[in-house]
Amino acid sequence: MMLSIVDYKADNAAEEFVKSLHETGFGVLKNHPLQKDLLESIYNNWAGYFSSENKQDFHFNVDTQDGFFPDTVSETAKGHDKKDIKEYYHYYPWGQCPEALREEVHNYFVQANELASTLLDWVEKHSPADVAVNYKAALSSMIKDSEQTLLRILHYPPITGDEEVGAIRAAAHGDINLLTVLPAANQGGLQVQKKDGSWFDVPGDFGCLVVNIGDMLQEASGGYFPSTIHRVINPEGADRSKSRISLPLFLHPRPDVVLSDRYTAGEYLDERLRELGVK
Ligand SMILES: O=C(O)CCC(=O)C(=O)O
Ligand SMILES: [Fe+2]
Repeated sequence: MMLSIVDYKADNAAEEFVKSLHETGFGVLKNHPLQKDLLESIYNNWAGYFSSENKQDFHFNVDTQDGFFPDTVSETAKGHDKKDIKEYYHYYPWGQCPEALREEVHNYFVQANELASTLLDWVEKHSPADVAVNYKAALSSMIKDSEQTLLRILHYPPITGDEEVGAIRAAAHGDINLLTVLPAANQGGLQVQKKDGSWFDVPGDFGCLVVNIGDMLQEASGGYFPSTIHRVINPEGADRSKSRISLPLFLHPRPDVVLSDRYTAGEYLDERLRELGVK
């Protein structure tokens, strides 16, 4: 398994990127158009949010899933029995958000959605004909005007030693959605599982962009694009005392979008959220 870093501006970027998605479920981009200083500012401002007491004022709505998910309710990955060591905020443009943070996070949301649309066009263009024929609509059209796409601002607190034995920052899981756009975080720890079950570190300095296939695109492509299992491991040494912030954008189709002969996007999402215990 190889995970090379693709230059977004290179002539063969689309081809190389889609090849990586097919072979590994992941693609890493450098020289992409998302603004580094905007990301840095979001990381700083949300670190402030997570360390403030009033974060509880934005407690998530169970029905609509927007807002703050404290560590007491944050996910237990499918097939695991220990909660992840994390708390997070789900930002949707229509959802609750601290007003002082809304503008910049929305700005990022729009930029990242535009980029995702381009990347889905790349995926479509470089899908083999026998795979593309099964797409029920153009891939980029599936996320257009979707109210389900969500930006997750994740905070993994410092490791104190009081954590449940065996718990890690994010247990092994696949993402539910179509595609995930994930800027390299302010700390390492993200790992991808190889076919033989072993793990390797996702490369990328701050400024690189990690993109991965979710279960919905695996479903829509009949498995040609694999939704690869990944996890976030706990830091060692001096890094244990540091928070990690990351910012995955989960591209979700509108609920009425037909993914395959088996599922619409809405049916698929409901089933998975119930399994996660958050719905
Ligand atoms: O924090 C990360 O780097 C990855 C997070 C992740 O995989 C997720 O929230 O689904
Ligand atoms: Fe994930």
